[in-house]
Amino acid sequence: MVKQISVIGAGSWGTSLANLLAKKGHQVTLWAYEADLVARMQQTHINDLYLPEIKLSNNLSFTNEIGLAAEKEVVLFVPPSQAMRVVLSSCVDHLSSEALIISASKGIENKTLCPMSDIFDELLPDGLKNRTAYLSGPTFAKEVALEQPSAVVAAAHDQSIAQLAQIVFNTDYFRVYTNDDVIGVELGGAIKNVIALAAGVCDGLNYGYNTRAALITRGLAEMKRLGLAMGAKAETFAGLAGMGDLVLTCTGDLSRNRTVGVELGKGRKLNEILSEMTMIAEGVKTTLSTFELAKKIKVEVPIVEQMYAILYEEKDPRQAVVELMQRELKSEYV
Ligand SMILES: NC(=O)C1=CN([C@@H]2O[C@H](COP(=O)(O)OP(=O)(O)OC[C@H]3O[C@@H](n4cnc5c(N)ncnc54)[C@H](O)[C@@H]3O)[C@@H](O)[C@H]2O)C=CC1
Ligand SMILES: O=C(CO)COP(=O)(O)O
Repeated sequence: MVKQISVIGAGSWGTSLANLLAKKGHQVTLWAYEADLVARMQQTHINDLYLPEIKLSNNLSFTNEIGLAAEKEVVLFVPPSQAMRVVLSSCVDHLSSEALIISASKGIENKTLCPMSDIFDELLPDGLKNRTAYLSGPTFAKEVALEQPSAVVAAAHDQSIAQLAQIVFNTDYFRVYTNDDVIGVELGGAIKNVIALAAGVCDGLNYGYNTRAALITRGLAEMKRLGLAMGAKAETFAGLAGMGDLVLTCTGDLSRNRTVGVELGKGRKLNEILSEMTMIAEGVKTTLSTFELAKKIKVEVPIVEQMYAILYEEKDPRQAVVELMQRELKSEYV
């Protein structure tokens, strides 16, 4: 089943997924925000900004005309989450009423506290609202591009849509499970980036494996607590988009979020760290959204709160750890 597919967003993940789909035999067009990058990719078949190590499939074409790109059977959106609203808005009038619409971005919008699924619900015409799926899980773009065995979930309210996404993306090295918990999958993918920043902070402070394991486990408890309050299923947080992605991002050296945390833990300033990065660390802005969201719905998220204070109030990371350790004693399950 060959599909005409567009991938909107040529960062490392969009490029890696576009390459996977093209190698699978689909007809794939990759839209990049940067016009000069499109010109270079057309010549070299290398994304020198975001995935430089990988020679891309000859089956892949490139554009920076977003309207044309949106007119395909399958449209996969992978911009940074804070840009999703603008990017999707410029595509809406061009989408086919039969299209399969997928998001692979991980984040919560700052100004509205919306996960990506709420933005899609708000902006898509009625006929397309139920044709959306959300792809998430433990996947570093580079490892997928190198065909290392990986597993993800495709979440949708309508399971026939999740199954369609499963068929479109699944390969012998990229295993796709269906899932019906859209909000759980989205919150897992977004909030694990906040916890990965915190895990990096602990590593930057030279704390060891005990600290990391405690942070991951209590971070998962916060993700689940917030998720349950938002209507997610508990088991999603034990799955690929929950614990799976959390473990990957909190332990993997390829994580941009964890790397930012390490530098903060070493005492460097956020602005200085971000100014040296070409790529995005979604957790920085998702920390702000998660902090506000938790406050709004009155859910306790102590690690997120300390991460917020480190990022936005210049709190000393060592003091943040002290305060987490000295919180009121309680049962593990509360
Ligand atoms: N890189 C990875 O391993 C994975 C990334 N993701 C998610 O995919 C999404 C995209 O991240 P990456 O591909 O890693 O990006 P990246 O960090 O590799 O590249 C940055 C991207 O942002 C785009 N960009 C910058 N300003 C923009 C604007 N104003 N409007 C539209 N696009 C703009 C750039 O063109 C580029 O595509 C994020 O939500 C990320 O969390 C999810 C799974 C894996
Ligand atoms: O989402 C990811 C892996 O699943 C990528 O993590 P980073 O954005 O921290 O690199």
